[in-house]
Amino acid sequence: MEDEIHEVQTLIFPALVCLILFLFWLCKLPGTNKNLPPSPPKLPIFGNLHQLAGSSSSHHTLHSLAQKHGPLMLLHLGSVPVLIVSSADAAHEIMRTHDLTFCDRPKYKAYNKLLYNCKDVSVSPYGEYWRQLKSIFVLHLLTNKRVQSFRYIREQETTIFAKRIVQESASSGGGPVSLSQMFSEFTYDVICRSAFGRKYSDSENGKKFRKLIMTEFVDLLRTLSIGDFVPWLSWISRVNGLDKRVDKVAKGVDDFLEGVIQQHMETPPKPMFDGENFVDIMLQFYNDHTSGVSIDKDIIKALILDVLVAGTHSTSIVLERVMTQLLQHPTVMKKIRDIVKDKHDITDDDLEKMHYLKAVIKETLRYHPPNPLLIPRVARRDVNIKGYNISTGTIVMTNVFAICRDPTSWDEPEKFQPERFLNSSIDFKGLDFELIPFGSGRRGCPGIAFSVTTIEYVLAFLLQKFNWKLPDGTPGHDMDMSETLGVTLCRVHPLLAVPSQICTL
Ligand code: HEM
Repeated sequence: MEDEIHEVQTLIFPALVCLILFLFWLCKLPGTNKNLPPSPPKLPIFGNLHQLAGSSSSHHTLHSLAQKHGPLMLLHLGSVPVLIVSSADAAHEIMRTHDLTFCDRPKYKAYNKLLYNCKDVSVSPYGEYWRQLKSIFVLHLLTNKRVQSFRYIREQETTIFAKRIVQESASSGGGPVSLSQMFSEFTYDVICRSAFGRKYSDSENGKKFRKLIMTEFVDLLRTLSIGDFVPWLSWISRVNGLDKRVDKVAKGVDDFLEGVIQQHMETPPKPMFDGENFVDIMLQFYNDHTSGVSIDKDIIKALILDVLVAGTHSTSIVLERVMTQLLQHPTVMKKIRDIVKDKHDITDDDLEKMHYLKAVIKETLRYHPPNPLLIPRVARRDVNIKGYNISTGTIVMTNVFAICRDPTSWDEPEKFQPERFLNSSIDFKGLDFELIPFGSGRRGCPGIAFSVTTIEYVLAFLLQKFNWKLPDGTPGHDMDMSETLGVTLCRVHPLLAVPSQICTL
């Protein structure tokens, strides 16, 4: 008997030592001994994918989760750690204090096909290539001086837009017009003329292309492919047809862009306003190998896509959202109309003084940020944020929607109140982290001046020339506000409104 006890003891002892060593080794495994941000429960293999994938309101889901787990919350999309940032203070840490650490973008498989191996500005990796491209982009298209030089285009296109409103309303016997559709066409035309020196909406091909970009292309950019997060399941995108859709859309886009470039190569560049247009300038870099900037055709195409996708879609969504708010708040609409009604021509100086219009636009960007999760970033190195260890490769999503509804930053955040901005210095240019619809820091949006100038002008014009109401006197609170999240957030049902012309165009 004693022998048996002794035998058991000799077995238990090494087993215990092994167990202790194993636990010790486990603690040493990367990630297990770290002070990580709080996380909600996750599923095996998929992690928290179900909380983000395919949902049109992931920003709402993430907002609720953050209320439980805090402004820095760690999710797992499959095996990839994703940090969700939900307060102004935490966003400041990421995009100001540690901007250099978080200035990369995630690389998703679909981007390689849709965005020419990430050769564009918005998703290319941080580094010399991105720096060079972004400065060319800004210098030749988006500086304040360039934006001012496009004034003539904004004015012409706004008048054409207003004439279309009159025609379409007349053809339906004074009925409603689809503002969503018209805003999208208007911004497409303004951007194409400013960047490419011509409109593409006049041809059937150009119309098809706009539709392809605004719907399918944008939709694919936001579709999470499971293989990006659980690599051994990447075959699913082949089976469910996602890969085929990406190939088809990428080909459709490339065919059109090849035509655009050919057209520019065959037609001698026409100087416009105070210089050539953006595509012609890109072609000069392409042809001139001594300039020190090496630009190939794919880069030009990728940049055109940045202009169209980043520029057109977001700008038209903001216009749609402002008009939605004005139709829901007729007293706010009247206040703007009282300001614009006596102006003869609306000049840049007039716009500069229209503080209430600016407040309405800011409040709309706060209330409905068009990119509620911004564009994701990636940590380039291990870093400690507010006591939490964040490892290299962690994706960062900033929930601007949650930040803009945070009661510690905003009084009555659920109310649409433009007046809150009248005596406030808070702006959306990336310095006030409670309002960052355009992001901030190195990867912040370079198109703020371009889009805001366009938005201000067209709104002032449309409110000067027309009275607007909802179809059949629908009260504002009955409007269908369902939204769908692409790269930006847009309405599921187009915005319809009835115009009545109040002065000549
Ligand atoms: C209301 C209109 C717009 C909104 C709400 C918007 C919003 C944004 C946001 C949230 C980002 C990501 C910022 C970050 O990561 O910190 C971004 C990036 C970008 N936007 Fe905009 N944008 C708008 C208009 C434009 C326009 C008109 C253009 C150009 C014609 C443009 C070009 C870009 C580019 C190229 C980037 C990528 C910058 C980089 O990664 O370095 N955007 N935009």
